[in-house]
Amino acid sequence: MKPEFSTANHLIAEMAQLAPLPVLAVDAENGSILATNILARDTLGLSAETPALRDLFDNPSLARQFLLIARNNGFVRQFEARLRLAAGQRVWVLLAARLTETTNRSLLIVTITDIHERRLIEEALRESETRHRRVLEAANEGYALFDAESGELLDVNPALCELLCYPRDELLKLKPEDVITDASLETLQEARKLWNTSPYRRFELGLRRATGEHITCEISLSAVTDSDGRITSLFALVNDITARKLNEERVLYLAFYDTLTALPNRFLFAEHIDHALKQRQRIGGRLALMFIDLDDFKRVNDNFGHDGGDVLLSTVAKRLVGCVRASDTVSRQGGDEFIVLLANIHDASDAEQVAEKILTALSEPILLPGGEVNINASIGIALCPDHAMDAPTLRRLADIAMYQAKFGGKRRYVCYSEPDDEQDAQT
Ligand SMILES: Nc1nc2c(ncn2[C@@H]2O[C@H](COP(=O)(O)OP(=O)(O)OP(=O)(O)O)[C@@H](O)[C@H]2O)c(=O)[nH]1
Repeated sequence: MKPEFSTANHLIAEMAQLAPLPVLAVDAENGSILATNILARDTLGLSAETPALRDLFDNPSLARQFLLIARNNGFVRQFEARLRLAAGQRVWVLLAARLTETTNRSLLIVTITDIHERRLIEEALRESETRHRRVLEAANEGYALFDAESGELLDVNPALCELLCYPRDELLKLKPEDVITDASLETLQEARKLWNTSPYRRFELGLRRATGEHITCEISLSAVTDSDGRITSLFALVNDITARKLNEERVLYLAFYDTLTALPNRFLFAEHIDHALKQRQRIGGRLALMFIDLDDFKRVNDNFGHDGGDVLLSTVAKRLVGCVRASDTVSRQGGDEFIVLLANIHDASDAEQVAEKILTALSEPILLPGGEVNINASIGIALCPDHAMDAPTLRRLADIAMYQAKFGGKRRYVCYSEPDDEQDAQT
């Protein structure tokens, strides 16, 4: 051996002592540990009783594998294994090795990097991911993960597949637009504009099932950010609220509409007249309130039964609607009483013309299950601003006029006039 070579060898051996990693010299054939640096001795707790690499490995068969790879390739770049320290502690490490030949044997120079903390964090992350996945797999709530930039679906859970009636692979091929109803596309665009700045939000969307059926869902959107805080993807929790919405609509309908005739009831009518009065105050003009009470309706019930009476009331409702403009309101106040609000008229004669029209429309025979019947009505008219400015007074005065029509012989209208005035009754 040249003197320079042995000096260099000596220097390298010294450097290995100073290296910030544990370094071992191992017999490549049998794995016995021939030399170590100080750090290896200290951190691995090596002693004379740890003569071979396999004694360090938690799983000795992995030690054999490691030696085999090193011998065959001449090096090992990264080999993850768990080592058993003298203190009994088990740590995850990354081994690297290089084969070197000396005169009488093949040596492996092995370095060891401690990756225990990183491994534990990775394992904890993996476990937490598995836990979350299991929760999402078992959840009744639909879940979708999608790319923040392209909107492409990245992941869905079985509940969402079931909700939208798609197999998972097919659903993952669709864009959000493919399952969102046309009416809800605007809501999606609005949400999209905001999700880079304030992604957490809750909103309702109409979704289309594979069967074509439309459902209403509540979406809770949250952002997934990368290490720079950039929003990379979004996840949506999807709840089917179709039944709840239908119920709410039904409750709302029952609160404001008459179920027999589908006309606005007295509560909705009160809102309509308030609105019309406010509008009149702003833009001027005149409006008329017509109180309509059917004549001798009780007889219809008596002769054709309550069901027959109901059919008649529905028919009357349709005929009344047919006599006015879309901007007017026809409402059923209860029993055989209806109120018509003419939102914008020039003078009393406009209201009188509509009253005539109603009397003519109602006088057409009505076919009931038990036979044909003729019905008439008495109508009282009050005008704003001529007779009153507020809804209760207008209603009261139209009611008075309607009773005048009844007492005047029925099947007529009366336009309200002050008590002293001559009554304007028409037959
Ligand atoms: N079929 C049916 N009848 C109803 C309903 N609500 C009230 N009624 C009946 O409507 C009738 C109303 O009669 P009234 O307005 O008091 O009297 P009328 O026979 O019309 O006589 P005049 O008003 O004096 O012309 C009563 O017999 C009520 O029982 C309903 O929803 N359906």
